[in-house]
Amino acid sequence: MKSFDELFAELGEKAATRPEGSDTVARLDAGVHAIGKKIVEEAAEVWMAAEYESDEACAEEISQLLYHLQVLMLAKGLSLRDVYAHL
Ligand SMILES: N=c1c2ncn([C@@H]3O[C@H](COP(=O)(O)OP(=O)(O)OP(=O)(O)O)[C@@H](O)[C@H]3O)c2ncn1[C@@H]1O[C@H](COP(=O)(O)O)[C@@H](O)[C@H]1O
Repeated sequence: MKSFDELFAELGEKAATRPEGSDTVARLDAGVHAIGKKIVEEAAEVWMAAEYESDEACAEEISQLLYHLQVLMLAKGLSLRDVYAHL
């Protein structure tokens, strides 16, 4: 298990070191447009899971949405601080 901040640190490291086989690197290379589409897709999956699936399935979809949001943050050069400033 990892926290939101720990995942963001891990993804930042992947973006910097670009290890082979990293899904994150491939998504970053695909660009903001592709990442944005994935976020919309994952958001819809969260919604559907919340209405029609188990709490566990919903939690998993939420985790995937958070992951893709973090990928977008990295693609845009946004830090956790940039986002937390608005919470
Ligand atoms: N937490 C995640 C994570 N959540 C979601 N995803 C990606 O999002 C996908 C989920 O979307 P879908 O359910 O739509 O699956 P899909 O249809 O196969 O998605 P596509 O590949 O077609 O876009 C997963 O298959 C992963 O590709 C994640 N990919 C990676 N991580 C974590 O990120 C870290 C770095 O991963 P790598 O960059 O792959 O090393 C590791 O700790 C991973 O556990």
